[in-house]
Amino acid sequence: MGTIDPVIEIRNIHKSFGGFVAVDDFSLRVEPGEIVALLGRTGAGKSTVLNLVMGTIGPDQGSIRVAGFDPYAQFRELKGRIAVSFQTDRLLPWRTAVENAELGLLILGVPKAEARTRALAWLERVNLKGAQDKYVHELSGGMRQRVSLARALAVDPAIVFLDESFSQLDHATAGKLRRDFHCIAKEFGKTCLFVTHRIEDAIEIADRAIVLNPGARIVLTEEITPDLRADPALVRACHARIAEAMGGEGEADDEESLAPVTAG
Ligand SMILES: Nc1ncnc2c1ncn2[C@@H]1O[C@H](COP(=O)(O)OP(=O)(O)OP(=O)(O)O)[C@@H](O)[C@H]1O
Repeated sequence: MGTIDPVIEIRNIHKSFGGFVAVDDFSLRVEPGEIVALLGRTGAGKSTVLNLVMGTIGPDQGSIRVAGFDPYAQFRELKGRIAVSFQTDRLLPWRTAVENAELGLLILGVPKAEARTRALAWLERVNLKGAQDKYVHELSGGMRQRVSLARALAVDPAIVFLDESFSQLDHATAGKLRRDFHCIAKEFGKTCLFVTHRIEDAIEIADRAIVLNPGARIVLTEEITPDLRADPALVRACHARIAEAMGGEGEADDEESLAPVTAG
């Protein structure tokens, strides 16, 4: 301990749009294999922080290191090291499930036969065995998001960013996918940073949940341990603390979503 560099290190970043301060002195370290959730009400600055860490925009002040690189200035160095999963699946409708899942590998120059083998293995890992030849319109929303995850994970990224990846799914589908994602991320030691407005996403997936107020100011940090996750009373208390820090947003809208997580 102490000798391992964090995978993501953000130091005192600021970002304004015109005169509007979206991120005001935000710092965060994410350790190898750690899963961190960023929560906050609409406009808190979650997506801006994620865009800064992904290198799609640069900070006005401060520094960001992702796997040792500046994600904005050294964007190309992160190719293949990071993967992103979005709110919508962003699959190509004219390709089958496996043709979508292998896309990232083909872009990285992996030979076709190897890409196919790896994509099929990942489809199986995300519980889509047998669906490999289906086109996007033949898949349910949950299945599409699984193909999207298989595509992201197939390139074997060290770091996975998720931007509201479970938000468009119904509670039962989202819950199953969250639990599967948590197990896969832990099994393969992925370092994850994700943005969500759903408290259940954070409690079921993350090791650490961070609540942001406008300006991306950190108002609450919750450590989420397997013991907490398995205890309904602790889950409810944690949920209540996060909801309060979010000013009442992000409340669960059914009992099922607060069920303890036993998988993994
Ligand atoms: N490109 C931009 N130009 C101007 N203002 C922006 C831009 N991007 C973000 N903002 C502003 O910065 C603030 C933070 O936005 P951001 O999208 O990061 O919040 P968020 O927490 O992700 O919100 P949401 O949950 O609604 O996605 C908002 O007030 C937003 O209007």
